[in-house]
Amino acid sequence: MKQFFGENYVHHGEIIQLPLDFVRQLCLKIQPERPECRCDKDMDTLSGFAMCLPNLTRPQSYRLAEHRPLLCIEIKPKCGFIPFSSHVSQEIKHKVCRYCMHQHLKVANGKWKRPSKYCPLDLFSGNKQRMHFALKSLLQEAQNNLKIFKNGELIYGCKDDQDCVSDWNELARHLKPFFFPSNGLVSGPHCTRTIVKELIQVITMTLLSSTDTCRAGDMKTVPVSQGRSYCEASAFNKELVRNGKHKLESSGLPRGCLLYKTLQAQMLDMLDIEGLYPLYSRVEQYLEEFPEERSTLQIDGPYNEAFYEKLLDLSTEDDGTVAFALTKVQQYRIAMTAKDCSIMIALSPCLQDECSEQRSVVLASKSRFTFSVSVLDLDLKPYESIPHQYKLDGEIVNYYLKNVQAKDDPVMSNLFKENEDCTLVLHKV
Ligand SMILES: O=P(O)(O)O[C@@H]1[C@@H](OP(=O)(O)O)[C@H](OP(=O)(O)O)[C@H](O)[C@H](OP(=O)(O)O)[C@H]1OP(=O)(O)O
Ligand SMILES: Nc1ncnc2c1ncn2[C@@H]1O[C@H](COP(=O)(O)OP(=O)(O)OP(=O)(O)O)[C@@H](O)[C@H]1O
Repeated sequence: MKQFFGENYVHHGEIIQLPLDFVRQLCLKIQPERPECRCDKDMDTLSGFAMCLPNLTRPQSYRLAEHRPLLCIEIKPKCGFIPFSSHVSQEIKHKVCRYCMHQHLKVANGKWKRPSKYCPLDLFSGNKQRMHFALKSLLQEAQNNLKIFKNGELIYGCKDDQDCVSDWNELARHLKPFFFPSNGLVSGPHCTRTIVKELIQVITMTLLSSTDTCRAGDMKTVPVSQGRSYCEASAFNKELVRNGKHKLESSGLPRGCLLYKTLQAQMLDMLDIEGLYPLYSRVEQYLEEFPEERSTLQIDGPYNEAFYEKLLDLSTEDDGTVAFALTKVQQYRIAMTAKDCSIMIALSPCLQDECSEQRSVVLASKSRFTFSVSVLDLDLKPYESIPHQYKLDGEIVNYYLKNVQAKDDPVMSNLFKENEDCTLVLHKV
């Protein structure tokens, strides 16, 4: 993933060996703490190996004194583009992004109590106003897309699905020493809003900062202009339309920033799951006939140079071969991973004379921070999850069409009310 996201943003960690008894005890200790929905996953307690990662709630790449106050914002931005593939069968997928559609299904399933106004297309737009709106929406309804840590401890966000902390006054109390270190007591809604605004401003600047280059930067990239640059369901977009403005600005992202790289990796999903699924089936069919080929095809790795080389072919012309199908499947797995990763923005206050040239520094109104931006949770999504993706995509879209779009459209709404198994009637015109 370093090839796509860049050396500085990715921390691959180290494989370390642990005593089996320690791992067993650890597993027992954390199990009751895990949210119920994640209990279907087990920790590997038998291999005796673990992955040791740096603590990404601390700024990386230079040493900080131990006592330094630390602030970290974790964002899981999700998919930042609307599918542009001609394989998409439902027009709605070209208008409303997957995150916004999925919100309705998640609320209906009880995963979250309320829908969020966050839309990934606003965050990935590179337009400051849209980014501010997206970040404010994340702060209003964090779900599993936003967490804030102070000195490594979670102070804002969801500990589990039921327990979401979203008290802005409490957040402002935590943040005040970072943003207004020598400025009286914080109180009142005005102060809270000022501090939250400062936070949003700093997050925006760090997200747009370019601190790395990567190999895939030389690769012919997917044009960011493909597809629509805004989502019709975004609350920001709806507000503009209400005010009679129809042109949504998308300033574009600086090429070196992590959001740009994340979006590029996400856009390796060029065919959409609808175009990809038949190719997955082609690979499956081949493997049924030649199961011994699984390792040669590098389905489960190794994810080495040869694997990376095969990912560089961005053509979408299907020549009917297994090789073509496999390349698209592997590119899709990279894209899926990039659609589900998290960005860690670590900040630590610094004084003016401490800010040497090697350090990345971001300025707030009354303070300055050294910072680093990293990406987390980059283990490649499994080949086996593709059928699940296909099924889920259908469920998300169908739920949206039936329960959200149909309600906005009175004709459709009555049709659904009258008959659950809807029949399409074609009239001569
Ligand atoms: O499919 P999605 O978009 O719901 O993403 C899943 C995430 O749900 P989210 O939408 O972010 O609330 C889901 O997040 P939660 O565990 O619900 O916080 C996982 O990250 C899941 O990945 P994996 O199967 O555990 O490797 C994610 O599944 P993948 O699609 O990445 O496999
Ligand atoms: N290196 C790190 N530094 C700081 N925090 C981390 C680090 N790695 C993980 N975390 C925290 O732990 C959370 C879960 O990590 P991650 O998403 O990698 O786990 P996972 O593999 O999805 O877990 P699961 O076992 O539930 O599948 C992250 O969202 C982040 O808040």
